[in-house]
Amino acid sequence: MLRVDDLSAWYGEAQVLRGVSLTIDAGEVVTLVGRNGAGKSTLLRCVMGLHAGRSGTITLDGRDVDRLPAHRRARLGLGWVPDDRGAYATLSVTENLTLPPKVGPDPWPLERVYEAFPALYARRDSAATQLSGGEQQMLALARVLRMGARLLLCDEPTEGLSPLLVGQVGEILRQAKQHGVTVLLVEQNLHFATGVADRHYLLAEGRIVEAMDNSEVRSRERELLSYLGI
Ligand SMILES: Nc1ncnc2c1ncn2[C@@H]1O[C@H](COP(=O)(O)OP(=O)(O)OP(=O)(O)O)[C@@H](O)[C@H]1O
Repeated sequence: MLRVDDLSAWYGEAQVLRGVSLTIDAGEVVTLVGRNGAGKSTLLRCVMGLHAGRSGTITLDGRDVDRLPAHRRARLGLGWVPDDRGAYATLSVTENLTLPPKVGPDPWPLERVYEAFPALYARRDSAATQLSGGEQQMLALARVLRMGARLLLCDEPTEGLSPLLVGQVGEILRQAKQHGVTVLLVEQNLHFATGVADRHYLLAEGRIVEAMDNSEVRSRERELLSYLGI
């Protein structure tokens, strides 16, 4: 579904990605792990079309999307889940879900969103500001699905959340996967990552240094945690 070939990226003179190549099949959940500054967020931004200084190719379902701006990539099914959660603060949950335009190829009906996220249904008339951190994260994901994304790009969706809420975000991602949604997420929490994802890429200094499955991450958890400085 998504293919990244020989991707390099720069901030001014500083090169932050160095020839990254990876593929993700439809319906897979894949994480990017790596130390701070390894280039994970930059990689995600390049895929969405939010980073200008780069070279290499990015294809979605065989179509070269390199030259397309982010809003055109959204039409093809890429969905950016903002890490600031990005909700309209004064609007209700239902308004936050129904106001954004349906741009992607597979917009979820409101009923399916509420079926998948009963916690949001329970808070449907509350203003977004009244939601807990976990509920806001849920709303951010639900909005992108409602807008029609088929491939979610999530930058540390569990950052700053309590263990209980981390569990809820995991449940959401599993729900999304069950509905055939593909996910690429940046994640430092290895325990969480192995609970939701199929595979993992380890990034170091702008390069993919390892591709691992869940059993490998689990068996090397100590080593990886110490490498990540966690
Ligand atoms: N707007 C920017 N301008 C200049 N340099 C940047 C900018 N954003 C990131 N960088 C640098 O690019 C490198 C990669 O950053 P990136 O955010 O992609 O890493 P990361 O792996 O996602 O780490 P983190 O978890 O800290 O966000 C880092 O050295 C960072 O300091």
